[in-house]
Amino acid sequence: KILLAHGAHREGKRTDAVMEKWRGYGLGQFIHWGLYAIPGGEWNGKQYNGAAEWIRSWNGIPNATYDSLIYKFNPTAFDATAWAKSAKQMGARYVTFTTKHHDGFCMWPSKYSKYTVAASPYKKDIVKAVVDAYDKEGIDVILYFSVMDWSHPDWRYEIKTKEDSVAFERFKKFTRNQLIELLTNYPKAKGLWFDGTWDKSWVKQAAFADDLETEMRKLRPGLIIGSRFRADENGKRHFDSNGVLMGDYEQGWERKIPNKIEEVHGNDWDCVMTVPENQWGYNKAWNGHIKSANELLEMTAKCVSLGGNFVLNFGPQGDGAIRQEELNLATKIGDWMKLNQEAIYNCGYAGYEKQDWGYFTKKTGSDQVYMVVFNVPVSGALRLKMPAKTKISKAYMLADREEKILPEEINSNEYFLKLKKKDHQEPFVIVLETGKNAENKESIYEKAKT
Ligand SMILES: COc1ccc([C@H]2[C@H](O)[C@H](O)[C@H](C)N2C)cc1
Repeated sequence: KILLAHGAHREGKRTDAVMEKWRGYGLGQFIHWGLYAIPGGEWNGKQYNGAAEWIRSWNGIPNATYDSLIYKFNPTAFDATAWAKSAKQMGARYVTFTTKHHDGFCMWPSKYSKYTVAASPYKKDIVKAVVDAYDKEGIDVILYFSVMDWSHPDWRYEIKTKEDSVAFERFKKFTRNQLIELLTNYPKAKGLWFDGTWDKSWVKQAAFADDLETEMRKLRPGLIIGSRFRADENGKRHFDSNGVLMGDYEQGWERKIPNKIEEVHGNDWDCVMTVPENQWGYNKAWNGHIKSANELLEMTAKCVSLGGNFVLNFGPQGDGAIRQEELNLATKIGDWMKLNQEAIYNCGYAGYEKQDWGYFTKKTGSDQVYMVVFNVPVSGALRLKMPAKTKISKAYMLADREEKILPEEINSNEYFLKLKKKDHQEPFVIVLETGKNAENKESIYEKAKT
């Protein structure tokens, strides 16, 4: 082990109640909303083919022109309660909301910046409205905060000169002030989701960021901060120089999902996912592949089956309304979750090998195992491989507990589950009540002699 002053301060999962709850969320919502929603990925009739929330970095719109969008920000259709109710019916149990993205525009009336909602025609505190509305729906709030701040005169990508260093010291004070302000203004927030922390300037601030993380955790006990906030003194991010995760959960799964349990290294994690291939802020033209509800449900089940959470991104329009395509997805996902949430909430890795029909999840603290089925074979019988010494005492459809399924043993620890209905149009869940096999039960199947 390398001796580190600013590496991970804890190894392994947090065991406190706040993190236990986080671990069981299963499904969350991300919301990217800010000035970038006004242009929506295009300007002067030209399309920006990057991510819409990055349009300020495009040479198709001068920075000053982008920054003057503040005078156009008056989202008359913004209704935080409507957003929260839509998230509730979808089955999201936490929401991550952009307080300040890379452009530096603050969705709260920060005392430390002129570039905030307070200086827009809208005037009101959007972060407060979101925190209060989601809290009222029983959905926990995580505040997204970009350290990188393109509109701040003291922001630097790297520190090259004395002047850079003096400016960046001011920037560090500004960043700390805003974070303490967020934690003080919105005490109901359960965590902070940091972004914009990959540039050399910030990566060099191991000691400052480490002290700031300690200060924030002291100010807000139980605060959840992921692996994206800070680097260790050797510039290592997410995992320190000893390969130990920094922060409370791994935040590297952005638009990607692990395929096997070894990839998550025994850590908590969540995957943040866009509906198009790579648009977080509102983009008028959703080009390329738009994920369907069933695709998103499969991603949710896959994340939970590997001990993580799935966080689906919404990009409200400049007027504050959520686009119909996203509302439709929320409704379809919610309809499925209402029937099958038992296999998602407070579930995790079952420890069984992955099989073709779909994903195993296991209720935390119990032997209850669920099969979240996406692929029914043409035979209509699911081939089920169980670990040795694990027997199935009961199997039934979650959506209709009366519909029992009798496993036909076809080999040692291998069964066919014959389904009554073969033409399922939706993913469905089979509940497996399992138990330990009687130790001395002789298997009736001859082990192959090879
Ligand atoms: C350079 O590649 C990036 C950089 C930042 C991002 C930002 C997106 O704007 C969005 O906020 C996402 C959560 N974040 C990682 C995405 C890809």
